Amino acid sequence: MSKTIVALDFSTRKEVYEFLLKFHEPVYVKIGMELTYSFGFEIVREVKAMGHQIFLDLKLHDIPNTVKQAMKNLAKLDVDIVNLHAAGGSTMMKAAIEGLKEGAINGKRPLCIAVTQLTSTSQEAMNKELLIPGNVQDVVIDYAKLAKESGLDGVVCSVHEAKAIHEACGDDFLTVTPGIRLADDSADDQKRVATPAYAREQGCDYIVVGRSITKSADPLSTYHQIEAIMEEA
Ligand SMILES: O=C(O)c1cc(=O)[nH]c(=O)n1[C@@H]1O[C@H](COP(=O)(O)O)[C@@H](O)[C@H]1O
Repeated sequence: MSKTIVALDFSTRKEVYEFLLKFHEPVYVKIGMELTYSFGFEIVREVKAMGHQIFLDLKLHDIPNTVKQAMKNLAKLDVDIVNLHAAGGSTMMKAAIEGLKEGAINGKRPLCIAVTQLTSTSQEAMNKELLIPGNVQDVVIDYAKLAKESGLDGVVCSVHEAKAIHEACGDDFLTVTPGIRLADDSADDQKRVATPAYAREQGCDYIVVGRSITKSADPLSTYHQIEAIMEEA
């Protein structure tokens, strides 16, 4: 099973299909706000019909009832993973799971994971702008515990917190880690970055990779290079 989720952050349908046609097997992809807000859920259905697994990344954060009803609708898309912001609190997260259960197709709901602190958030920004005191790792672990208590299946976090989250929440609690860069890549807007090799060492369940693959001169070979690193014993 693939441990690499490729972020399809493209602005046109043409780019999405040209990219996916390079692959000769189903891949795990992430469809986020950029594609959904351009093409609606049609793009989700189309990519699913091509046989790919889908993490639908819309990062819900609203009052519990709104999130519940929204999740009910997302479950009907029969995607594999959906997400929300843990900052919405435990009542919102519990409501999300209720909604997913109500909308589940054939009794199987999508996995639901909580964004703890975005990988583009630095320690300094968390303290000074978000006004959350303390160490970013401790805050992420506390959010992960809250997500687990609320019935979620895992979290989105940076590689640097994954090991401690597994220690606190158990190995079955998923750690999905963006902010992945190859050694020579620029960090761009990401702050808490790490290489695929370090992600494997830290026991991350999945890595989310966008630009390192999609902007590579040879995306297919970069994908296989990253997958090979993730599969190493
Ligand atoms: O939920 C996410 O997927 C996510 C959470 C987070 O904390 N950081 C983060 O980068 N992401 C997403 O992961 C992808 C990372 O893209 P690259 O920085 O290009 O590899 C983007 O689609 C982000 O929206």
